[in-house]
Amino acid sequence: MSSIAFEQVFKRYGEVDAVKELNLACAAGEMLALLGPSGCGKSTTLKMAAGIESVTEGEIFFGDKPVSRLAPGERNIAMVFEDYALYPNMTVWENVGFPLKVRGVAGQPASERIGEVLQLLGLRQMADQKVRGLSGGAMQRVSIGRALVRDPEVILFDEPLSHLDADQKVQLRAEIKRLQKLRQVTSILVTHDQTEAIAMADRVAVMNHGVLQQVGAPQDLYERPANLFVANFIGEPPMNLMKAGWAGNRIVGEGWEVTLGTARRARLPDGAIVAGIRPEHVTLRPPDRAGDAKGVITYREPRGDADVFTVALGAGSGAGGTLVAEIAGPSAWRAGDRVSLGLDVDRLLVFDAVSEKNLEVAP
Ligand SMILES: Nc1ncnc2c1ncn2[C@@H]1O[C@H](COP(=O)(O)OP(=O)(O)OP(=O)(O)O)[C@@H](O)[C@H]1O
Repeated sequence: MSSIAFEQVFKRYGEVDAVKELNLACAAGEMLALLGPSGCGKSTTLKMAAGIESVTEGEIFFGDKPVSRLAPGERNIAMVFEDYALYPNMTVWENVGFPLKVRGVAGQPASERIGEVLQLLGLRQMADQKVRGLSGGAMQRVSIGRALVRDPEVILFDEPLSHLDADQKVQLRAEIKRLQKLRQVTSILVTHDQTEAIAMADRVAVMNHGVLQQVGAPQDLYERPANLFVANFIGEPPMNLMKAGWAGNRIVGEGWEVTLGTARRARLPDGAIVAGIRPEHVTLRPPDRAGDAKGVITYREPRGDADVFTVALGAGSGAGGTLVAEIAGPSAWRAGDRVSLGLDVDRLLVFDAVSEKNLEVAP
């Protein structure tokens, strides 16, 4: 299996910079997710790896080999598309075997290989069924089988689960991950769904406006987002992001403040900041207890295992902003309750208000 590397890659469509100065590597055997909102350049990046789109500038490597000028057929890749791209009138067996057929692999070697892949995907029983009429989940399994059948160097997944219902998504997510690990096939997954990226990928590359924002293990992105975009994009409910300033060792915002340890404060520059805190790192206490802020619950959203509260800061004076708190549920708090809020200062992130960078994450 080979690694994939994008080196100084640009893609322009006329005036539009779809991908800007991309430097990104996917290790051999790794699954890397490209995650970002619509229009961020993730599909264009995948298409350049596939050879469906040309590279405007820069180079893509599979292992040591530059591939930018190779046709898709010369790259030994397989693709799995969101709309499956199967032949509806052919059987499951014929669809999975199709890539072998076009390469002239026939007879027993082909049968053995197709049989093995069908077995791997739990498709043996359906081998003789026409693809038309299968469920979305089964169709996508067939297209994964078709991708695996000839042991490609790289599999590129383009939003593979977006047409499936919730149950099938969860099942197939686990299935793709199991097969990818079993086969150790280098894979890139394009998705706009963070749950999917986090569940399936070893590392996630977050893009916005054609620019790579951060790449790292899912936990890394969650705990140490490099900038405000990643902080806001990763996590549900989203991180609280609040404008603030310094007063000595204290960070002071609208209707809240926290005190940092001296050593940590000393490592941070002065200037306007944005503080970030995840809803699960905010606690609610009775209003007479000490806290980092006072407020009134304006909304309670029960989520089964947790309750999500929106709290207006400033105890109804209208002075503060709002904070979202996620409390293991079911909890006794209700809309209208006055509360004292605790912010876990060790989990609070500090971003530069101008550059929007996390001041404690190395660039
Ligand atoms: N063939 C094209 N011609 C002109 N502009 C294009 C073309 N393909 C993509 N773009 C533009 O390039 C930018 C990146 O598009 P891209 O499809 O890669 O984003 P994306 O993150 O995959 O979004 P989506 O999930 O909506 O497909 C967008 O501004 C898009 O409008």
